[in-house]
Amino acid sequence: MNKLGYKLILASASPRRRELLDQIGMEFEVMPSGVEEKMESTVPYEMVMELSARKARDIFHRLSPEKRNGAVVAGADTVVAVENKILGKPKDEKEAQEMLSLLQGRTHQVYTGVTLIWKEHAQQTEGEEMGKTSFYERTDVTMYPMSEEEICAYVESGEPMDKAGAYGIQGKCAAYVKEINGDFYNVVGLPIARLYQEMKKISLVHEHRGDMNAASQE
Ligand SMILES: Cc1cn([C@H]2C[C@H](O)[C@@H](COP(=O)(O)OP(=O)(O)OP(=O)(O)O)O2)c(=O)[nH]c1=O
Repeated sequence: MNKLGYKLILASASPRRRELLDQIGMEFEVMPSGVEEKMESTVPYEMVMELSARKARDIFHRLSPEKRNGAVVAGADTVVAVENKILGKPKDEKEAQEMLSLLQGRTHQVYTGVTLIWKEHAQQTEGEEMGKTSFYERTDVTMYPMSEEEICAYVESGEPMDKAGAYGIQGKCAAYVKEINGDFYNVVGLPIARLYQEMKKISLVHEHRGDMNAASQE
């Protein structure tokens, strides 16, 4: 149990997301979701909120009824938007090179959507509306120019392959980041400060319900 008064379950395989929750001292469990990341929407913030909700819902519904009590499931999704294109993780090294050629020397946006899902009422039955909050954060990132050779060397390092936009601002690509406007951690994969503020609100709801339960026993 963490200091928020509930179990946090991170529905993500991303090591960065685990590291960011560790960084703020959060206790949590990891249960990666394998949901398909295909999306109809072409609006980046809608896309990341919907995909984060799919991941969170997938894990929430896989939990046993007992495990759901007092648990909050968090899902997240990050995309890079540049020149009206939405970039997820590159499918191969060629695509990674194409993405980096698009991003170098320009400003792009990084959107991370987060969804938190929990069981709203102790007596809630299957299918009843769950407690849910979804939000996104946007960070503008401006990159210095990168030569063909620099792009090839960076792709050969392997770092781009599991990252949206084929780069890791927290890694070697820091050498090419000229300026950012917004939350740095949002680029890495979780807007950790906004997430913590949203998680605190949920613990307030739980405390309030505790008061009501206490009142009803009088
Ligand atoms: C832009 C950027 C992305 N990333 C990473 C964060 C995410 O792990 C990944 C975005 O892909 P996502 O599909 O959001 O996440 P994921 O597939 O890694 O994990 P899961 O779906 O299980 O939650 O890109 C960085 O590490 N640094 C960066 O600078």
